Amino acid sequence: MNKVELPEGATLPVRHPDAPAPGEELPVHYSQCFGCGDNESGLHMRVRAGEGLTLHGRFLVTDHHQGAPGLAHGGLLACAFDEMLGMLGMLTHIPAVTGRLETDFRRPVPVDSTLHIRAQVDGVLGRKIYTSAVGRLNAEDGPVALTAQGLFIEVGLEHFSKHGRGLEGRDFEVNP
Ligand SMILES: CCCCC/C=C\C/C=C\C/C=C\C/C=C\CCCC(=O)SCCNC(=O)CCNC(=O)[C@H](O)C(C)(C)COP(=O)(O)OP(=O)(O)OC[C@H]1O[C@@H](n2cnc3c(N)ncnc32)[C@H](O)[C@@H]1OP(=O)(O)O
Repeated sequence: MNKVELPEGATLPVRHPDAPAPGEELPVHYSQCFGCGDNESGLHMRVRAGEGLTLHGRFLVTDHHQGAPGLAHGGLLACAFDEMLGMLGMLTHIPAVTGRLETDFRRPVPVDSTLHIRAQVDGVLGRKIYTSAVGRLNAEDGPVALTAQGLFIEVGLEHFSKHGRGLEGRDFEVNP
């Protein structure tokens, strides 16, 4: 369903010893994050660590998330995948940003459904981190609604201070 093509030489990164244990809920990496933070208009995603280099997340699709009447907006669903794939950095402790995100929409996602997303790191080659995810409707083993692949590029922490508002005064020790 979500066959990942990896370049020759890619290897699996190590799970960081301080990564959240399997089953543990991940902290909000930034309180204003649109994906996981308290941001009023955000997705309020809840994410827990899985085995190895996997994460399990979910969010409730509400009236605020519509594109067509009664259906989730595709770009918003892609955002949820970006969030999940980005949060994989909490397992590896490699600071990285999205370089490329490819999303396949396989089923409509109605308002009031809960989207369950399983994300994983597939491999690393140099600064490139290959990731993928699958989103299912209303249960962890529900029908597949979306699949995605993301290429994340490792950056130094100065990326965030140079281009953003820096990391000062932030609830980020594990989170850039
Ligand atoms: C105390 C310890 C703390 C450790 C913490 C660790 C981890 C943190 C954990 C958790 C994080 C938590 C949450 C994050 C969650 C969600 C947020 C969602 C993620 C985002 O929302 S994030 C925002 C959107 N994102 C951007 O805002 C990026 C804008 N962009 C750039 O900032 C530059 O574009 C950059 C930096 C990407 C690259 O720039 P650059 O100059 O550094 O490097 P360069 O261009 O040379 O690329 C190097 C190699 O990547 C290849 N490459 C690059 N881009 C590619 C593409 N699109 N397709 C195919 N290949 C690509 C090149 O081809 C080359 O490959 P090669 O080496 O083989 O030539």
